[in-house]
Amino acid sequence: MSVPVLVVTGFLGAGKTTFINQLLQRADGRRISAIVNDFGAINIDAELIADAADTVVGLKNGCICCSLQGDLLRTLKLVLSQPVQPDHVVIEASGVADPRGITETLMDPILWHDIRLDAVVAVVDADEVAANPARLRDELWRAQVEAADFIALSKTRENSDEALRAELVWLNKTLVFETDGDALPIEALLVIDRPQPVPGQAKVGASRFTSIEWQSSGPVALDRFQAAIDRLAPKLIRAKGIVSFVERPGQSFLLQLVGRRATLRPFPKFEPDCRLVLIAEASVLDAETAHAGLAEITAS
Ligand SMILES: Nc1nc2c(ncn2[C@@H]2O[C@H](COP(=O)(O)OP(=O)(O)OP(=O)(O)O)[C@@H](O)[C@H]2O)c(=O)[nH]1
Repeated sequence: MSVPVLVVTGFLGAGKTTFINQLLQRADGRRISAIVNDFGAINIDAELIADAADTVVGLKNGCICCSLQGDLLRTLKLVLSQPVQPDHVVIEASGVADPRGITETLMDPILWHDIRLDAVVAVVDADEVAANPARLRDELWRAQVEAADFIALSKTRENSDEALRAELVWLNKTLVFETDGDALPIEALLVIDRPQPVPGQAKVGASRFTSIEWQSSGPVALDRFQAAIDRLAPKLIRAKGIVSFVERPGQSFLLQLVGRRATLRPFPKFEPDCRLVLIAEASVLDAETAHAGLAEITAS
């Protein structure tokens, strides 16, 4: 029996990891393995996927829709060769991925008998689209939405945009549910049969984005950290990381920044060292400027 695979796609910071955690919490005894791709060199998402997953494998420093396609195949083989096979595999694409690159990889002959693609879900950030309506015309955003069988609308409590809903209807994406409110239609997500994708379609490249990693050994000063992030934030699409502050010994914090919104929440595990991933359009922020800004956090 082939193992069904669910691909979760969506723009940077849309809420893919949050959605997968909701799915895992409702797994009802199903064994679900998760493969999580972070575009940056530091894989934070794999850590944020709840312990509820049967196995979590992180693939970092590249995108599984293009440069890491071979790694995805090898990881799938590994996941499927466990003594007890999973009932489902969930793949979290990176926010810069064109899901067509992933669905094509899943059709590779070396996996034909082992897996089958069951559904692609696109998580769409209603709040971000309301704040930035140009997103509706973004070619990557559209590639992700168009490749999806289901749309999960996130952050609808903050903002629910009629133009977005109209666009989704126009794109014929009717099975829409809201991660903020609706109960997750887990049965529909995990058992659907879908037509297999057509190989060879042109894909949107991830080279449009740049990912900047920053690490420091030991806690940093809160005011410097905030000042550096405030300065860089207008140029960022996404930032996330685990940080600790000299002012708060023994406590780590999870930074989440998506568009205009940033949150800093206590992280359940203490990690004295800090690590951060920033993602921006390559035309808006270069690595040198970003590193110079981040260096101010630890400058003496
Ligand atoms: N209010 C609200 N916040 C959400 C929702 N979904 C996600 N978030 C928040 O949005 C931020 C990003 O969520 P993630 O789940 O990490 O997004 P992601 O798509 O996995 O991010 P990348 O992998 O970096 O592209 C976090 O601060 C989440 O808590 C939602 O439905 N409502």
